[in-house]
Amino acid sequence: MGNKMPSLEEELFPSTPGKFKIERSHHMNRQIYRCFTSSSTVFLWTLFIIALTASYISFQSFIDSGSRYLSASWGGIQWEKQVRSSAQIHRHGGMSVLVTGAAGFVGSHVSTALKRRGDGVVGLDNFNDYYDPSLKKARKALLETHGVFIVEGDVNDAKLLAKLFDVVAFTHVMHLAAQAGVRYAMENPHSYVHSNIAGLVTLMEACKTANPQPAIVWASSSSVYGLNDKVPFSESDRTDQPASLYAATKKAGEEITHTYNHIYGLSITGLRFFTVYGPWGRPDMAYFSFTRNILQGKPITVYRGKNRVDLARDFTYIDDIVKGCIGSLDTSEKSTGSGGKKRGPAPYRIFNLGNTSPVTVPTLVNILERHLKVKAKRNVVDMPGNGDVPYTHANISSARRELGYKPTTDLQTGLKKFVKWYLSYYGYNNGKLVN
Ligand SMILES: O=C(O)[C@H]1O[C@H](OP(=O)(O)OP(=O)(O)OC[C@H]2O[C@@H](n3ccc(=O)[nH]c3=O)[C@H](O)[C@@H]2O)[C@H](O)[C@@H](O)[C@@H]1O
Repeated sequence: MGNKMPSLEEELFPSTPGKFKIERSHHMNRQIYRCFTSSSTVFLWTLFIIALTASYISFQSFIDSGSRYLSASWGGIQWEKQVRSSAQIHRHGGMSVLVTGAAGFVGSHVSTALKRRGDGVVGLDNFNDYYDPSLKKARKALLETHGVFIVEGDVNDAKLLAKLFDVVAFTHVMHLAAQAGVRYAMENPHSYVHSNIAGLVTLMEACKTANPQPAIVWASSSSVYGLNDKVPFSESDRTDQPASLYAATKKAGEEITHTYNHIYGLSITGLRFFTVYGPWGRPDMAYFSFTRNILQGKPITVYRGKNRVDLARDFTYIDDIVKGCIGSLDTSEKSTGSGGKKRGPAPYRIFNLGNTSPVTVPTLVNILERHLKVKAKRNVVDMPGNGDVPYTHANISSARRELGYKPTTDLQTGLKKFVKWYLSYYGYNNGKLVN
């Protein structure tokens, strides 16, 4: 009877203090030991899993960056040095400009002009093969002699854009990278969406996140006027009837940039270029391909509008366009946002950059024949329904007032300069190819 079974409470908390002490500490030690051994196991396992995950992640990023460095042509200390040196400003109050499409026609001319007056310029170009990439490489080589470095990459590459803004605090972005050409949109519609829509959004995202945010000047197009028949075209005219997918993507670009201006305070200037031509031009354009065909004795196709009316364009010389671009950069006020947040209203501007004197396509051919001293073999056909508009004519009073834009080169003079360049670049002499 004397051996009373200890209650659970007694077992855990025996009444004899000494016993309690001994028993308790012994018991507690066992408990703590058990507890320790089990929690240390968990702890060690946790550590082990964390270490395993961390090494997996770092291995993955090593593989990622490794393959990026292997496949892409950007990144690394030397590359960053080239970018920084190209972005260096060499005049008081100068700007540092990221020029997209820098190996393109307008991009190469604008980059050279900016660099010449002491601004910092970094180019970006994907060197796609829409037209002969060797011409783009030649423009790149020329830019290098002026100290402009062109990064080979796409505006759709968000990582590259983030890196560029990380390396340089660009004050301005001159966005000229695009899928150009009106009629090619029927052949390859998705390339227009890729460059002119997706690429534009990727660039806007990078610009709105950049700190400081740059001011943006970008290339829209006279084609946004589409079926508008009120001439000359003014910026306030309707632009909701595009005649080609190209025009539609440029118009979409105007709306997209408006959104970024409204939400994030990005300073935006959109330039509606009117059929730009000149030395180092685009081989897909009529004046260029006509010259090539005329010199090679091949026929040219001259489109004609409804009721046998000649098509006409407000052809604009490259040097005038460059002045308009630089005037836009110089007058663009700062973006107001930072860290992706708008701090106040920022300017949103749109300007026509044309020549204000339309010339018909047959007259363009006459001028080329005179400069080349070769007769063209003309094949006149009715304009196919491929996105062309019959006539363009710019009202440039806004650009004149706000940018000081004043075109000075007529088609005759401008084509003379183009032909001179063409003959020297392609090595023609008296109509014969010499190399
Ligand atoms: O002003 C613009 O915004 C646009 O100007 C040009 O587009 P486009 O005016 O069609 O220039 P070209 O392709 O050089 O054509 C000029 C004229 O020649 C005509 N043409 C073109 C090609 C041809 O083989 N035959 C021909 O008669 C066209 O119908 C057009 O009337 C550019 O190609 C576009 O990228 C630019 O956005």
